[in-house]
Amino acid sequence: MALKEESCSKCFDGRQLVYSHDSETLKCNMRFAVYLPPAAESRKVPVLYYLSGLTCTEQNVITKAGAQRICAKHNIALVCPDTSPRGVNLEGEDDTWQFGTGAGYYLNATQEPWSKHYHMFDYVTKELPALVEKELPVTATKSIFGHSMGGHGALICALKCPGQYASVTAFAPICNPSVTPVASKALKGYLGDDKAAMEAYDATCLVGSYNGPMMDILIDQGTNDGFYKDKDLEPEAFVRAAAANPNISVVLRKHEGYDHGYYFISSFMEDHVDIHAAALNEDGSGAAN
Ligand SMILES: N[C@@H](CCC(=O)N[C@@H](CSC=O)C(=O)NCC(=O)O)C(=O)O
Repeated sequence: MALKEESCSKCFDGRQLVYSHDSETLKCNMRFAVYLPPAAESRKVPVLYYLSGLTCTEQNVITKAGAQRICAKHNIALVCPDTSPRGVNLEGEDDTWQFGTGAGYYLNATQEPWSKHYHMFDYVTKELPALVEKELPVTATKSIFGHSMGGHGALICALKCPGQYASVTAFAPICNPSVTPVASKALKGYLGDDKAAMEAYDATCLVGSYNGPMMDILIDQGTNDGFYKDKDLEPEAFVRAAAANPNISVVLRKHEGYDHGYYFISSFMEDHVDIHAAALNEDGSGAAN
């Protein structure tokens, strides 16, 4: 087996696992978490991918978000990758939490030295799903969501891979990273000072020209979120850009008083997983109840 089991804990009659593996795409050893619901003991179930935000590992969401109970209820698996290559020892990689380690932005870097390892887009859309589908009791039916940098990662994965995901939602996503303050610095570092290259990984720039299957996107945003107040997220820009595309519908919910953290995410996790379960179970392959 290409996967090494790092931990396994019984959880809501299913199993919360962490695996490590050698990634060909990233050229390093990576960890990811997977929650396997009770039904996965006897049949294949569909998969929901969760992409985390800046500074996270695979641990943040599995310990703080309360998603396992809801995935068990619907009998869907939850796969949670890490947020950047690990242990590759590039110069400057750990200088700031906004770039490098823990800040891979789910893109394929073109600039040296990042281009050798920082190919998180290919990792989360190709290598990891292929591995998970080969080694674990899951079907090829998948959906995706995430938070902040990872909420944006989910949006670009769905927009750039039409038809690959049954549904996409996001918590407080960084929506317009080619122009917003924190993210644009990172995108420049990975992609060079090249507007077109940055826009190719910017959900607000991509959403107008998406021409895949109809996508209904839920975005939840707290009004007391420091990143939102600092204009690092700009969900309204995404909503405006999406309005021109008949294949996209966006619901942006603003929640009074919620901040950017996992208390916010856990408060609305059930709404997101319910949406994904409905989309994933449409073909009956994961139907639990
Ligand atoms: N100032 C913090 C910033 C890190 C942070 O807030 N990270 C968020 C995601 S932000 C956008 O991608 C997060 O999810 N943190 C992990 C958590 O468990 O809350 C710092 O210096 O660390």
